[in-house]
Amino acid sequence: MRNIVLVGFMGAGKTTVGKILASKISYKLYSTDKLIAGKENASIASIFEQRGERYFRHIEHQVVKELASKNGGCIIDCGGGIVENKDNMRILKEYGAIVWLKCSLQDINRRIDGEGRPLFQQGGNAVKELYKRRTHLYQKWADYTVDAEEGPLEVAEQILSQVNKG
Ligand SMILES: Nc1ncnc2c1ncn2[C@@H]1O[C@H](COP(=O)(O)OP(=O)(O)OP(=O)(O)O)[C@@H](O)[C@H]1O
Ligand SMILES: O=C(O)C1=C[C@@H](O)[C@@H](O)[C@H](O)C1
Ligand SMILES: [Mg+2]
Repeated sequence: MRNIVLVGFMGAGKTTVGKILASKISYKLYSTDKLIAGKENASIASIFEQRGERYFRHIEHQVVKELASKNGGCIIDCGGGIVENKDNMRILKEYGAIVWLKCSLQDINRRIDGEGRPLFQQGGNAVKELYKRRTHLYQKWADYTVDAEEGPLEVAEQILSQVNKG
């Protein structure tokens, strides 16, 4: 009973689908963003604003290390930038199936406006560049890839069917 680790770009639906999965199967749900916010007693946006991205990544890595003790039976909803640190991915992959929720930037733009997501509010080509660079990383680490442009229920079904096939 490996963990199910959800990765993908901001707005791909990891948090939404994580909740659906948790209600479908008796796995415990952890969200790295929620754990970070709880640890710091602050919103993600204010951590970025007050302490900067470097500090945020440091806390994110602490949270991943703490999750290393969860060696099965959990759904882990990751922040979009979890792949920025390869040690995060090594830890998560040890006990988990990495599932990439793959979604076009066009769909993501339709879904979110960046509120509460500081890196999505950058101007110019920054988001496009980030998306391009991260796509390679998600692809590299994924054990399974699902089409996250379908509705959340369908995405959850795809994940269960792929993971159960092995
Ligand atoms: N499959 C889907 N189809 C349509 N809309 C969706 C889908 N999944 C999520 N959404 C909507 O897109 C928005 C972002 O979803 P969500 O917060 O789950 O993304 P996320 O991957 O967790 O993002 P982040 O990396 O920033 O935490 C929400 O408004 C949600 O309702
Ligand atoms: O893609 C990212 O780097 C981020 C995604 C969010 O889930 C949060 O973890 C934060 O806004 C950073
Ligand atoms: Mg999320």
